[in-house]
Amino acid sequence: MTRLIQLSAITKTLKGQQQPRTILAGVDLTVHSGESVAILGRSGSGKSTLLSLIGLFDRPDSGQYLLGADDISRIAERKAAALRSAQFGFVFQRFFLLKNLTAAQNVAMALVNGQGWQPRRMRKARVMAALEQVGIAHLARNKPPRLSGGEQQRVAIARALVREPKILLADEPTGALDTETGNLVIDALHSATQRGCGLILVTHDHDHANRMGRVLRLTDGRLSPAHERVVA
Ligand SMILES: Nc1ncnc2c1ncn2[C@@H]1O[C@H](COP(=O)(O)OP(=O)(O)OP(=O)(O)O)[C@@H](O)[C@H]1O
Repeated sequence: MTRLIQLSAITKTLKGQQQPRTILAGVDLTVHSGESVAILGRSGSGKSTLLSLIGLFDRPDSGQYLLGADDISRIAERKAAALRSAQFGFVFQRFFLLKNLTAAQNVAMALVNGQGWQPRRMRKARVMAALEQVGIAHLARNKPPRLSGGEQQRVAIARALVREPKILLADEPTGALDTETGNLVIDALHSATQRGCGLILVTHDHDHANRMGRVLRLTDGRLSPAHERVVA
């Protein structure tokens, strides 16, 4: 298995309203290709802060972050932006779809920015493959108002997958969905790992967490194996 990322002793302190607050106090995390990891933790424990560091929206105060063999702990924003679009896919609780574009056009938007020129036919094939992968190729021509919440989230996942990222970061992607619909979304995320993508899922849903290969809990700024894992 190829090691995709390795975080060692990562710390982050944020400016609080009254005083600075250490959110991450020595996080260690390694994710390999094809692996799925769930991160649980109470509200405010720092899960989104951790994802934003992994996704290079922010940098740690100390510690080491390796992407493949490269130390990107203190990478400049310009290079970070290039890596973000080339190596990472992002899925959030809100779908952020453009409602006047079809599902296929929404997915194609991810290929317009920063992917270099590609013949239209090739772009279309990639878009359809991504929609197929998440089980909604038949809805390609539908606009978001005609799609259910779960279908819209799967369009958002297809948009994240169409660039073939190495790592998929999902922050509460089922937070706005019922359990059954949420399960379809988790299936769609899982399909990425079968193609070698690493998946990090932040969730409050223990059933969804238990479908990941590993379940970790963020407590007091550190990650440790979650104890509530239900072994089938
Ligand atoms: N930009 C910021 N500046 C200062 N404090 C922040 C900032 N962003 C988040 N925080 C605080 O850092 C703490 C961790 O926030 P974070 O969003 O990472 O938690 P979380 O575990 O993702 O929470 P939730 O499950 O509610 O989404 C919270 O106390 C939050 O209020």
